[in-house]
Amino acid sequence: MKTVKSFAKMKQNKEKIVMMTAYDYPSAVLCEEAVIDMILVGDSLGMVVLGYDTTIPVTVEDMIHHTKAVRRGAARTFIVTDMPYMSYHGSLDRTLENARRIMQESGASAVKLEGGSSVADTVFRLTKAGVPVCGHLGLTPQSVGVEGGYKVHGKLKGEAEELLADAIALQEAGAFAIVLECVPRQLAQIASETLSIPVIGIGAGAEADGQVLVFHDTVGYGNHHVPKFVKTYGNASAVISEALKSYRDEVKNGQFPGIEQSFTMNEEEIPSLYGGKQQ
Ligand SMILES: Nc1nc(=O)c2c([nH]1)NC[C@@H]1CN(c3ccc(C(=O)N[C@@H](CCC(=O)O)C(=O)O)cc3)CN21
Ligand SMILES: CC(C)C(=O)C(=O)O
Ligand SMILES: [Mg+2]
Repeated sequence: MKTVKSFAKMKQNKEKIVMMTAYDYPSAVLCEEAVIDMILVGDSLGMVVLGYDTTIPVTVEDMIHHTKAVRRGAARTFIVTDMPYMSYHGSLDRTLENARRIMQESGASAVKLEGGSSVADTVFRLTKAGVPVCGHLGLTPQSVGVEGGYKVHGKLKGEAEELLADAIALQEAGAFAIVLECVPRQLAQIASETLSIPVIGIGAGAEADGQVLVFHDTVGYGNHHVPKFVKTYGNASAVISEALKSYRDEVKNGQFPGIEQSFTMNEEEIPSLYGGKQQ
């Protein structure tokens, strides 16, 4: 199993880190088979699996439920689980308890939380308690209500400098990696060169130390809006849709089930037709 040390070494050796989200048993099995370096059980599951408009409604319970399934499917892969909306902003006790549950009950290897300097102290306390923490800067979807939408972050010098300061604060607080979402590629390059910990980009260009994408976006599954930074490598929806239509047609026209999908008993065991008294 890879560890936080493996990811630090990969950065040193300039080997790209491949992260992919997964939310259930079969997707986790496929990720492990594909030798994905690190699985993210993202709170994006609220959008792509549960059908919410944002990640705001996702709960700690949801994250644990899905991480358990992912862990069963990927026993040997490093799993990062998102701490959901407001689960790390109350008292330190409550934050630690939520992280404890995610680690102990679901088998996550680490947690991820959104924000910079404002959560640096939280990152420090979690790390000191023995919880590996991944940061998340740039577009932070849990702040969609405050921001008023999803947009590219750090396009102006002031914003870019603030983001770099936040990244350094997270690194100093003990984060083992940082996800950088929806920022200009030049800023991601500077962040990757400045930080000693890996920077994993999503919509952040090719210079980051690694990449992460949402499973459903990557394989083409679902009818949700796909952000501009996504490259879709398959058409899972079309494959599934074809299968469902064929199934429907074959039931309607009697082709399914065939003799191969049926069980047969010996002639002499077949009862005479029901209807009258059978004695
Ligand atoms: N399916 C899915 N993929 C994701 O990458 C993803 C989620 N869901 N949910 C959680 C967050 C939210 N993310 C998002 C959502 C929307 C945009 C978006 O609409 N971006 C605009 C660009 C905006 C601009 O140009 O300023 C786009 O057109 O892609 C970006 C990231 C990324 N994450
Ligand atoms: C988009 C990634 C980085 C994420 O946080 C998620 O999938 O929830
Ligand atoms: Mg997330």
